[in-house]
Amino acid sequence: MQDGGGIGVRCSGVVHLYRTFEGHDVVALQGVDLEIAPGERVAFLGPSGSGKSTLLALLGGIQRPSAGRILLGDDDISRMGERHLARLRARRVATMLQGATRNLLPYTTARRNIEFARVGMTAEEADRAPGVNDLLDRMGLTDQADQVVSTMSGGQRQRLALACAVATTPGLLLADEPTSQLSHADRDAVVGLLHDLNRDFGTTVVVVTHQPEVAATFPRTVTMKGGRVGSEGHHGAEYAVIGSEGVLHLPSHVTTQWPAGTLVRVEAEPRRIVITHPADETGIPRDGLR
Ligand SMILES: Nc1ncnc2c1ncn2[C@@H]1O[C@H](COP(=O)(O)OP(=O)(O)OP(=O)(O)O)[C@@H](O)[C@H]1O
Repeated sequence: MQDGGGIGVRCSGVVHLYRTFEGHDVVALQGVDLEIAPGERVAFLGPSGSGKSTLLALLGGIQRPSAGRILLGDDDISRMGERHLARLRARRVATMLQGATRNLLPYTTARRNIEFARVGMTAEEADRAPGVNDLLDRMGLTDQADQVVSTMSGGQRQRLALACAVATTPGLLLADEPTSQLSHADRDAVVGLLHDLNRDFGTTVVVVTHQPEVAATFPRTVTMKGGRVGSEGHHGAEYAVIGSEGVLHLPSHVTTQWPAGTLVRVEAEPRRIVITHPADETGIPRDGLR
């Protein structure tokens, strides 16, 4: 993988199972196919339990998929050795987990946390990256620079966690709910920094969010549904995604009108697929085949 610039992501047939204490398997992801171009900004949406956090953790190399492949650039992280993966996580891929404190050293200062995040950088990388004071300033934490993390507020910790994640100017930044439980001002500061990082360093940015106003600032949204990619939005327009075996998840406003089991006619034309309800043409009643 080349240093500098954004890292692209390619997932094919990604499946992930969790084994519970009782010995049952929970299927968190059941065949995710997804491509994210280098430098793209994407928000993952979807109901609770749909697999967003699991997918993010797999992209960050924090967990390994049970099956399928995940490529970051040209590197297959689903098969990568632990040492190589650890190096990637330290230098090129930053993951901000849900709950800011999990990303921070609580018994030392804000400044020390950012310095610690920069430890693995070469002198050349450190020159290119924003400095500690610059990061503190951008996150509105200059006055808290020498404050111990455990005494900081939730919003301050969240902003510091992001400053640490971006300190190495990663090629891929993955952030799970980076703006949850923040004031509007803190939320806007965090979202602004994510977009600035992309603009200034070409970083690919992927966030999980439940907040529509945060998702609206991202050019692309990917909505997870039952462990798969359900639908996508590009610049505000909604698209359905054809999954493996030709499965097509339709937007909820369509399924309200045409529920599961509805017979529809599908005609493939050169640049579009036309789906029509055949009731009027054939005389088949709308609910006759369910
Ligand atoms: N450690 C775990 N052990 C067992 N099951 C798990 C574990 N982590 C997640 N799951 C299950 O996997 C599925 C996907 O969970 P995941 O956290 O990825 O969803 P999510 O869309 O991020 O949800 P939320 O929006 O609530 O954070 C859920 O059914 C969840 O209960």
